[in-house]
Amino acid sequence: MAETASLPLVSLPNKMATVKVLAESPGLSSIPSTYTFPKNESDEQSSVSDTEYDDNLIPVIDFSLLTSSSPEVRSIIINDLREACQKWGFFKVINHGVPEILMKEMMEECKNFFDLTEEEKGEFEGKHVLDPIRSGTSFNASVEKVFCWRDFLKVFVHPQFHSPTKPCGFREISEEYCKRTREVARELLKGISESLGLEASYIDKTLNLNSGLQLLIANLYPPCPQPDLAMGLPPHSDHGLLTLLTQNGIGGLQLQHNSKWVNVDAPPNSFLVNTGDHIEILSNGKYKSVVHRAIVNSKSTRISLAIANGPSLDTVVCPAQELIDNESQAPAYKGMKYIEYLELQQSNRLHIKSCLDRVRLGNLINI
Ligand SMILES: O=C(O)CCC(=O)C(=O)O
Ligand SMILES: [Fe+2]
Repeated sequence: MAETASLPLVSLPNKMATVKVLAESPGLSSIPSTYTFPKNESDEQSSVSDTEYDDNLIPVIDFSLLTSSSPEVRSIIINDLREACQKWGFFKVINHGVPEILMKEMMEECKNFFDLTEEEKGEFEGKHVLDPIRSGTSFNASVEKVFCWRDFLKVFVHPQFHSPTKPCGFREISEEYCKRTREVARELLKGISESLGLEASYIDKTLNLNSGLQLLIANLYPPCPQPDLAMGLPPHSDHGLLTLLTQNGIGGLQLQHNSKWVNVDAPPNSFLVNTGDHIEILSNGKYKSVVHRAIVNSKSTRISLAIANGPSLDTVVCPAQELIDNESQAPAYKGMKYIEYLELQQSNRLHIKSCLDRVRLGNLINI
């Protein structure tokens, strides 16, 4: 593990302290140099854009219209999805039908998890990136030179449901929450299939979503004394198809759009939805996965909850045949089993679209 000597260690030997422990150390007024992100890496030549102006332009999808029996209404909402995926790779979903109380309870359980003692969380440490329950800090501390100002819990919740045994309400609430968000994601993916000119069930069937991978990722970003130097999560795209994100009322998510960083606001009870690399691969690049990052602040603890929905792990995903003709639209990505892609992304440093670049045709790096 890289350079942990100057960081506080919890009572578990050789274990890197969580950011929560670090942030709570008395009198902390500056961050260890191992948390200082090089400016060029966090900025990527993008300036932060005017918040209100750009956030107002982010598409809002009224989910209730997606299930309308009127073909006219459906065609309007499919067009909205097409435009959102083409222009942004990101949209906000309202009227999705997941009960507000369930969303609140789920967020509360995430907070309760992070409030467990370090020893209790240590039980769920997880050694391998594909372990079904993994609690830890940064992204992948064993390969990183600079650590993220972030602690996390990652749980595989589908096709097999897993849950940490603590806190005591976590299992029941997360099982229901994941089931409901999976339904929303599958419905959105039907709309996205149609928006690509494919049958509504195309993605569902081709990528075997009955046994699709779903991951619950809870992120904790404690207050940081030097927020401009640190990074919650560096610029990256997500590996799956669609990620549904909520937060505890504290902002920090930024999207890269037209070479600018856009601060994202969340309407109450909405999901912030981003397209992942497997939408880009399947659509043969018609829809690009969106690059995003999480910044931190000096005042409030931020918790975000990302539910990542992907193909089934043993599916080889390649561009949809229907979107390829070998002359003008040659396949732009090579096929890869989703489990291999996931392992590749999670075992490396999180860095923009470096994983997707490995399957881009014409740009192949040996793997
Ligand atoms: O915390 C956020 O807003 C972003 C989280 C994220 O991008 C992720 O978990 O992949
Ligand atoms: Fe992400």
